[in-house]
Amino acid sequence: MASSGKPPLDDTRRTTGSPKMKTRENAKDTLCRNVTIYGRCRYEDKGCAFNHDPQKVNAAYQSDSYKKRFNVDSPSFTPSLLSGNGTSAPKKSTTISPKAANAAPFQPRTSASRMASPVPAPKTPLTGKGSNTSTPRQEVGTPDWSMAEVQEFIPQGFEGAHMSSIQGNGNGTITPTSAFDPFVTASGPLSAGAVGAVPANPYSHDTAAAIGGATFFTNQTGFQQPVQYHLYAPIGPHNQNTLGYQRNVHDLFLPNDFREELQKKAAATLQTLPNTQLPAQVDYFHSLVPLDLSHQKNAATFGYPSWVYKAQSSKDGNFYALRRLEGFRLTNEKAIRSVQAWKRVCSGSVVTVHDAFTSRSFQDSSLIFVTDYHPLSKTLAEQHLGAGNRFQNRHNPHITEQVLWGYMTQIANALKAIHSNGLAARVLEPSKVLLTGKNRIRLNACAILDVVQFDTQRTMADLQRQDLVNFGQMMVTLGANSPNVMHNPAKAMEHFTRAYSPQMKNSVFWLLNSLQIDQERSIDMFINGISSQLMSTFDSALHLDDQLTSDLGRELENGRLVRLMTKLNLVNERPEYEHDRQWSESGERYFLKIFRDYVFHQVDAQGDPVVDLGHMLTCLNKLDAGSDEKITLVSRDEQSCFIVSYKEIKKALESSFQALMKPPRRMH
Ligand SMILES: Nc1ncnc2c1ncn2[C@@H]1O[C@H](COP(=O)(O)OP(=O)(O)OP(=O)(O)O)[C@@H](O)[C@H]1O
Repeated sequence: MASSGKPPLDDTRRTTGSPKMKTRENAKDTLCRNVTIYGRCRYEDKGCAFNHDPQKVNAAYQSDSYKKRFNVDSPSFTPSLLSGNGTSAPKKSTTISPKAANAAPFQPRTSASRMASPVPAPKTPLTGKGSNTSTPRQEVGTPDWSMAEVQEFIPQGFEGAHMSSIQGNGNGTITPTSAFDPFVTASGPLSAGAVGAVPANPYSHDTAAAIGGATFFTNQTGFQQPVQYHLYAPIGPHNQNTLGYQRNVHDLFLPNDFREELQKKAAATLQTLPNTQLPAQVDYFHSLVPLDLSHQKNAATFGYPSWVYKAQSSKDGNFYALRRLEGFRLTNEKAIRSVQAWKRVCSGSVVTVHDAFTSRSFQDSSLIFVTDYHPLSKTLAEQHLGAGNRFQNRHNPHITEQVLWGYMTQIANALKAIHSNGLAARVLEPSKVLLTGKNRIRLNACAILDVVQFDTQRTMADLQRQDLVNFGQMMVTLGANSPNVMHNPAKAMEHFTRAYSPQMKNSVFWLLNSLQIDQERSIDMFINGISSQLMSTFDSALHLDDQLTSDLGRELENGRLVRLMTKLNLVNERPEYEHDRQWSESGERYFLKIFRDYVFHQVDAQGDPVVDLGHMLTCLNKLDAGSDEKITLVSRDEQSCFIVSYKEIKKALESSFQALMKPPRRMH
């Protein structure tokens, strides 16, 4: 009962002691404490001995001491709708507006500056009713309680020039009122549309545009979160067979077949041939390696036997392909100058020509053409017609329509580049088209006939039309899988018509008829005619581009991990410092050493090595990021145990590396 918190109805109990101690007769003199304002006691029926006289109780409730108090039974307070003078008072909002709930935390202005402000207080309360403002009510005038909604709160310091002006400190200067926040740049005027110092998104491709150019450039000194270089985000195309959280090692490295291809190409590029009969030097080239697969002299294409070598330039150290035309004698200097025009041809479908010169290095008079070297490339004749193969008569696999369209569009691309440079390919045959990647071809041996048959009487327009015919014949040859098919054109076309779609057949027919005098034909017209196929080739190229970008993304951060591992290995175990005792038997370098074991020398319960690339990569990435995660490091003798964060290990690694960079005398 004592804890009921009800007011004593009779002060006499203080002098008479606890009501429980009273006799029943005495109790009658004391008003019951359980009597509520309604004059009822809960215990009256159960024999409560105290006085329940309604009149006395009522009188007690009317007393001043009671009026000042409330108890739990007091009816809830309902403000009167009538003001003291009997007029209707504006209704107060008892709930918080959602706008107010979302408002930024309010920072009160110093009352001093408010007091000193010569500017009259704004009519509208800045913080809305009910807000926790330090401004005395009287100062801002009578609040306009009739406002239905709370005014949207505008954080100080972001209100623009008008708001700044009302915060004069009395001596004419404007004082910043908001607390300093290192993440918010305060200097410089905000641009007109700025709603506040929105932190720049470091990942945005156009940070200036993201937050308003002027704002960004005036805030150059502001703090920006560094880009998290240690994070791997998978870039599509994605593996469909894994769930979102699943990763495998292949996600972090190049696909094996692609890696192998690149490595083989690198090895082929670096290949040398010791004890060769070839000249050690051909002009500014050395380290010649023959690329021909057969030793048979073949003068069919150029009128001279030709040989191809890989060689390294002593001018720039790069590798090139040298094509030698054996026994060629240059009679007209202008002929070799025609190669200059070929240097301007820049196309992904043409093997770039760099130079041409005559040479006597092979103990004869040779003409040498210098072109790009494409390691491990094959000619289309080798790939599809069995050229250079001991079993030339084996059955060559049929070239699918899709692949043939791919070849066609690439050669059209090459001819477009060549013809628009005022040149003609002149050599268009499967043995002079290089396959440098999967379905990726380039026209080879261009420029040669321009030198060798410099005196030709044919016009360039005629030569270009001849290119179209040669192009058509090459397609038929490839489609028939037979090098000599054009010896019987009718049979060849019959086969072609059976094997490929009408659109393909019509395109090839169109090319083959390019020399008809009554019809004007050009490579541009041909390209218009096959535009739908160009689109599908273009789309394939875009897909490949996406794939390569994705592959590149996987390799992107590997270099960073190599640098980190290099540092770790540089720091760990330096025998020159008293067999490492002076270097890392104590201090932070000691736990670096144990960390090395933690990452690379884990053993399982049986004491067998744990070879878990995922664990190693995770540890190294966390180390590089300086994560706050803690790990337990136990020394090999199990006598020492450290609980350290990656952050601390990173710091130790950095300072140890710096120590190593110092001259040993200054080492401690
Ligand atoms: N620029 C080059 N880069 C890399 N390899 C090349 C290059 N040019 C040619 N080759 C390779 O050299 C070899 C010989 O090429 P070539 O053009 O002489 O073909 P071929 O089949 O020997 O024709 P031909 O019988 O007319 O000599 C081919 O295997 C070809 O892949």
